[in-house]
Amino acid sequence: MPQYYPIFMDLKDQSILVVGGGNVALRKVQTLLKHGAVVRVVSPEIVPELRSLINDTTCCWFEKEYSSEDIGEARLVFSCTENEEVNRQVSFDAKSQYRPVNVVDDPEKCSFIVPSIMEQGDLKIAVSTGGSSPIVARQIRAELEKLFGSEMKEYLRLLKTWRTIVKNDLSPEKRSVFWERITDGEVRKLIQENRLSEAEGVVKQCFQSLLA
Ligand SMILES: C[C@@]1(CC(=O)O)c2cc3[nH]c(cc4nc(cc5[nH]c(cc(n2)[C@H]1CCC(=O)O)[C@@](C)(CC(=O)O)[C@@H]5CCC(=O)O)C(CC(=O)O)=C4CCC(=O)O)c(CCC(=O)O)c3CC(=O)O
Ligand SMILES: NC(=O)C1=CN([C@@H]2O[C@H](COP(=O)(O)OP(=O)(O)OC[C@H]3O[C@@H](n4cnc5c(N)ncnc54)[C@H](O)[C@@H]3O)[C@@H](O)[C@H]2O)C=CC1
Repeated sequence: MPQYYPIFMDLKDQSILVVGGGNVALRKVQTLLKHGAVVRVVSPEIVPELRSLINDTTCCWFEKEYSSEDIGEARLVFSCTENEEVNRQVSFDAKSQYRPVNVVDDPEKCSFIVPSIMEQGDLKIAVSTGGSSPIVARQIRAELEKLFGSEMKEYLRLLKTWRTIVKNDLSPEKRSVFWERITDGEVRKLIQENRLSEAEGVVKQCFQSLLA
């Protein structure tokens, strides 16, 4: 089995091809649109929920069977049909043009696989079982959702606002003392309890004590 290398990729305005229009294609398209991609769906038929995502700018539908020219400019290719022959052809065409390809019926035909994703503000956790059990990937995602709640959004927002200040005003040694202190649990817990100004106070006080 391949040792898949995980990366977080910027898909904003990138052209992506999705072949097939069933529920699996729908799931892939939903995630792609959420990440700013421009999606072309090629399929003779599509399910109603996918049809409702079709528009003139970010998601268009070509009502036809797949042919090799459909690869076009696509940066990533997804083959989501139930037809093994078609999936094999899409995989072959994409790989011959050095485009990363995901094929839903068989990890062997993939150059990448899609993880289960949880997010909370800037926190994004992608879970993979390397294709061994997608359902376990989904279950682990659900466990992570319990572990990291909505406080993470505010917590990371607060830490982000301090990054430039700390980089400019504290020496590298003091910086690491600062980050260790404000990520030791207290600030996150205060935010969890909706005590945001107290959380900000702890950060400010820690910063000022290190300035001296
Ligand atoms: C290899 C991979 C390729 C890829 O799609 O990238 C792949 C392949 C296959 N999935 C199959 C089945 C199911 N897939 C899901 C769900 C998800 N599958 C996803 C990813 C992946 N699925 C990649 C590996 C991920 C990894 O494990 O690292 C998720 C994470 C992401 C997403 O798709 O968006 C998403 C969960 C999202 C979430 O909820 O968080 C469910 C459960 C459900 O629907 O609830 C079932 C039914 C139960 C079951 O069979 O386990 C089958 C058998 C088909 C058959 O038997 O006919 C194959 C083909 C095969 O394994 O040969
Ligand atoms: N990777 C994953 O997460 C999962 C993968 N699967 C696999 O994915 C396959 C697809 O699942 P569903 O979406 O539920 O199937 P589905 O049968 O609902 O959809 C298949 C789609 O492919 C289209 N299609 C068929 N021939 C085509 C062609 N020549 N060119 C373009 N489009 C074509 C059909 O019009 C249809 O829209 C299943 O056969 C199964 O093996 C199933 C569950 C999860």
